[in-house]
Amino acid sequence: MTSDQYAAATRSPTDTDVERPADRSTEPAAIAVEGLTKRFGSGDDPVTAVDDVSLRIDPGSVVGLLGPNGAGKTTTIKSILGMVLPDAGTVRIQGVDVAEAPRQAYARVDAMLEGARNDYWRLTVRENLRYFATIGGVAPDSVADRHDRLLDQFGLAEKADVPVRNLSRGMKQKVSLASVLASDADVVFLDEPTLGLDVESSLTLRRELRRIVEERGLTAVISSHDMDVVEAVCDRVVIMNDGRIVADDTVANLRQGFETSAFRLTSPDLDADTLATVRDRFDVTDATTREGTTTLEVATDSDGFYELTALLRERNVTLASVATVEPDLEDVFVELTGENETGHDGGDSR
Ligand SMILES: Nc1ncnc2c1ncn2[C@@H]1O[C@H](COP(=O)(O)OP(=O)(O)OP(=O)(O)O)[C@@H](O)[C@H]1O
Repeated sequence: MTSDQYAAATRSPTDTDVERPADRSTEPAAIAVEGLTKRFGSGDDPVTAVDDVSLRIDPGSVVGLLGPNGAGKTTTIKSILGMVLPDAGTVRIQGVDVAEAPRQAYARVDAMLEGARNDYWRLTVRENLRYFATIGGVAPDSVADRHDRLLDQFGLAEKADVPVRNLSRGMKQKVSLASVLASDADVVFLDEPTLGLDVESSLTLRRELRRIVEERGLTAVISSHDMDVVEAVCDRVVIMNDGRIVADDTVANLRQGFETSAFRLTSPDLDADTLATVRDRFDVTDATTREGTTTLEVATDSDGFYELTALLRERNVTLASVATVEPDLEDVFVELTGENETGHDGGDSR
């Protein structure tokens, strides 16, 4: 399915208010972007990093921003945050135009870009957390409990009095995350928050983020190449490619927009000759035999599936189980952007 077909088959990118609680319908959008465009360079080879992007994010929602390298995610986020000056378009945060009243617009916004933020390496972990609370306009003592809780959750309690420069990169990142999550911000941007995090910390991040969203109605935009995190925490996913939005919907709707086109069969007696015939006639995406059971994954439509089962019946192959393979977010992403999500090389932000 192409992105155009997808767009036709599902909702339009701006039609995002469905399923929102009624009491929120009159609130201004947490983030409203209209016609955002940003070009880099000039002359023969300008790059349109963001191409007429419009987006409305409701308060209390967690939105995943996905796209292959160079899709325009970071430029979109930096334009929303006022770190990049767009060539066209408007950005409003909680109803306030960032070009007209930047201080007011960004007063309740916090961000962690490129997997970390500029912690002060000579200060201890706790001093950093207190420092960022202060510059965020919060009395540090009033959020000390949050800091303790987050340090504990991220396994950093023992490091609270250690200078940040003596921590590993992953630990530094956890300090950055703790300081964003402990802030009183209404809107947070997390760019590659799980980059370099161990599995347990990644799970902690998911749990803490969902808890804060439920308790405080936080709005979060998460740019990530980590599909599992996006699937786990995001209500909605925006996929960008070549500076444009190619899909904007819930994970469930995105999956539904892509018909199942693969089947998984298991058999205790699939012989090599039949397997070779199946491989000749069908698109076998996986075939593994373990402890006498062969698992076969075949990409085909339902007609192809009936042909396949007829062939197996002819050859007296027993089928132990048959299941459809549901597309996951990764499949949707690959279909829309033509790219595989690989790891992000990221690099240290310093
Ligand atoms: N400061 C800059 N000067 C020139 N071109 C830039 C600049 N920043 C970004 N670009 C270009 O704009 C396009 C979008 O880049 P951007 O960093 O927004 O993509 P991205 O989706 O965040 O990618 P990644 O997943 O690799 O972080 C790319 O072609 C990039 O090379």
